[in-house]
Amino acid sequence: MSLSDYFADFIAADELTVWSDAGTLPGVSVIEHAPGVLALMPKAPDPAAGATIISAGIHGDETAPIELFGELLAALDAGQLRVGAPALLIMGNRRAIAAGKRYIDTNLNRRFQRDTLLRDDERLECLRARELMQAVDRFMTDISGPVLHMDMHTAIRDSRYPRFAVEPFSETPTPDDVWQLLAEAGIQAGLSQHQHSWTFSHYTRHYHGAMSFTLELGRVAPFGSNDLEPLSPMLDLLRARIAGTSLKTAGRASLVRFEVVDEVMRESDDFSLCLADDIANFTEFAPGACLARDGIQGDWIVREAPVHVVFPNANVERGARALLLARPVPQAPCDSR
Ligand SMILES: O=C(O)CCC(=O)N[C@@H](CCC(=O)O)C(=O)O
Ligand SMILES: [Zn+2]
Repeated sequence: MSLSDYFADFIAADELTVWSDAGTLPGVSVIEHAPGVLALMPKAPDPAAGATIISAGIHGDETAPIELFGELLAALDAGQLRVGAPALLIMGNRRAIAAGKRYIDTNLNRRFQRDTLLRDDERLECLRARELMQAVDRFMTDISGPVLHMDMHTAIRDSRYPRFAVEPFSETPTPDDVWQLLAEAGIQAGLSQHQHSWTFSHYTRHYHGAMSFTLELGRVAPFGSNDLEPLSPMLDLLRARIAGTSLKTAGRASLVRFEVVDEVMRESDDFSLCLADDIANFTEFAPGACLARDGIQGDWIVREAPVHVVFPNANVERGARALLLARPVPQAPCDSR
């Protein structure tokens, strides 16, 4: 079975009982760590090449990353891409992908907390998060050296920076050369989280010390409507990581750095944003501007200094994040043109 067929069947199947064959590649051990999670372990890896975790479809309606993932599978199947370093390929939420929805029961990208492995929440995304955490844990026991995790998403709204990376909260900052690598892959901004957030990228960073990012690669669109051209440098990076080679670029790209300074949670059913529906991510708001109204917390007003809003979304579950507030990082290392 080809890798492309394996993942296509994984998304489309009614029941997940049919796989004994997780695909084959010459010179590579293909290990199924969970349904829809394949480790590609080269039999003769380049010792200098780092391992990579590539995930897509954590949100089912974010299709451009799933199409990029498909490009990788097609290149691997056709023998156009050689596996030179360990790679873990993860297709996130198959039920949500098949339904064309962000999630079915609850937001999968808020469920990556190791404590929940011990709980018996049977909601579909809770089960899947447990499966994915255990699959990652198994992959990490087989490898050594630094790991890069790219969890690929697309944003609900337009963005002043259409392609940006969210850096999960960590005591250990991302090295400059990793930001530079992302910039070379077409990422235009980096947004550093200010606290733990239980996303997938946070899981691999927090528990495994990986260099992990949620990558926002444009805007949500149906399958077939994505313009993959601006993502071609990102595809080059994904291919280079799997091949265990360096990304060939001019080395002159840069990105703008922001840090999260606060977040607005939706605490009540009586919650609304004061922002227009077409406000783009990273739009700046001056002191005095109203950002949100919540029946329990009251009005959210910008205080002393302007803030940039990211991921505004009033339609989140109660107790979930509805908006991030960010400010530019002064003298960002990758912004030294
Ligand atoms: O556009 C939006 O409002 C959401 C897009 C998205 O799914 N973003 C991720 C970011 C995760 C992170 O903070 O690292 C999410 O909300 O899960
Ligand atoms: Zn997403």
